[in-house]
Amino acid sequence: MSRSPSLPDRPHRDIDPDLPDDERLEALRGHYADLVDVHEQLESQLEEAEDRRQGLREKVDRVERENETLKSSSLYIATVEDVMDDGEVVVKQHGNNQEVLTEVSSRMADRVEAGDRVAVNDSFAIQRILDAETDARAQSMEITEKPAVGYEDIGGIDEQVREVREAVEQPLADPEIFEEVGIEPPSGVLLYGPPGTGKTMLAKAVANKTDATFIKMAGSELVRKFIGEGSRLVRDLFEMAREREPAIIFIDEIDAIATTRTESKTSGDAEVQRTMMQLLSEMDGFEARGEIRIIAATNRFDMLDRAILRPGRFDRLIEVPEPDRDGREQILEIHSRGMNVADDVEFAELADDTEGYSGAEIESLATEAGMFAIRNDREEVRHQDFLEAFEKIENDDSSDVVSSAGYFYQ
Ligand SMILES: Nc1ncnc2c1ncn2[C@@H]1O[C@H](COP(=O)(O)OP(=O)(O)OP(=O)(O)O)[C@@H](O)[C@H]1O
Repeated sequence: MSRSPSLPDRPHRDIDPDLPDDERLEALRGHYADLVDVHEQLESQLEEAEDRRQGLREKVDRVERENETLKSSSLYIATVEDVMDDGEVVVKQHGNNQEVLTEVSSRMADRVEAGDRVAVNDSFAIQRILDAETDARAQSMEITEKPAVGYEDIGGIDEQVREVREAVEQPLADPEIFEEVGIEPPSGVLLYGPPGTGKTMLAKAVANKTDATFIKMAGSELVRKFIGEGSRLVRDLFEMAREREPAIIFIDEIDAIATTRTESKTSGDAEVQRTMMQLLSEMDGFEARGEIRIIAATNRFDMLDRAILRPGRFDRLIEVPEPDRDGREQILEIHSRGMNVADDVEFAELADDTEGYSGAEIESLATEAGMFAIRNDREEVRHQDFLEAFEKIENDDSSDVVSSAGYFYQ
């Protein structure tokens, strides 16, 4: 950094007051000339300082812009395969599996290890080592130690609850019985049916009942959000379950990774295929009597690749249909349990009116009825509020209700 120039000395002259006038005038002129000289020096120093300030400002602006670009430019995800002695590493980019030999900055050199997941820039220089939080693994899974859903919160699908308890809960709670009888419990359970009918709730309720960790992964996210990461994330999913057993793995929208093979050979399809193959191989190498149970859900049963339904894979199929009249009444009661409901509310009548509604839609009906009570300045929810809520839902999105009622899942 350049140092500031030192200031010129302050001009000083002792002028004897007894000097004759002309000599005193001469001396004063000399002093004035010194002052003008110093003034000029100071002025040019000030000018230089201004120039330097301007130069620094421009530099700061440039660094700030570079910083912004660095922050906002996209980075690719790769895995460190090998760390050499000379400070070079081999990284393998996810997605295209391209292997590259790259250098590591001295700042990173002693922190990078083989197996680390890293973010690399366009020229493959390692920018960051990904920790658990930035890791796609953590982002793509929802992990709940004890989901707050019980069987008593699920209405209208008693038979499905019974089947799920038998296929998932019992092998976890009482594995010896399967050993004694000498049979293997079902490997995986597939819940299929229209959206919003309680499939996720069922999986959560089993986890709650068995004190198992609930680990959810959405098939659609695997292939859309974490492109190139699918098969690795599936491996991570099972590893995570093994670390936290007993555990329930819940794969929602499994159709996104297990669709019938198409003829097209785009790279996207190949990626989906790889993800599914990984899932199948994880399931094939799975200890059926272990402490991890797998539940998958889909509302596109028709699209599923039959390979996932083979014995040892998702070999127990449970259809979760839309609730019937009694089911709708039960679900209405469940979702009104915490509400201040007036005596005039006839759940049976509302159940008659809501044919084709899923559990999720019935839940919105109850919430909407509560909103009408609030709008009318009441703390109590009356039958009329439910009717108005019903009308609003029908008018707002009648198309949604119809489409979900007629959803193609068989
Ligand atoms: N049978 C039911 N009993 C009580 N509530 C239900 C039922 N089905 C759905 N609900 C309500 O709807 C919400 C959504 O349900 P859930 O997520 O279990 O549906 P899903 O079948 O998994 O849907 P999707 O296929 O869209 O994932 C639940 O949180 C719950 O409030």
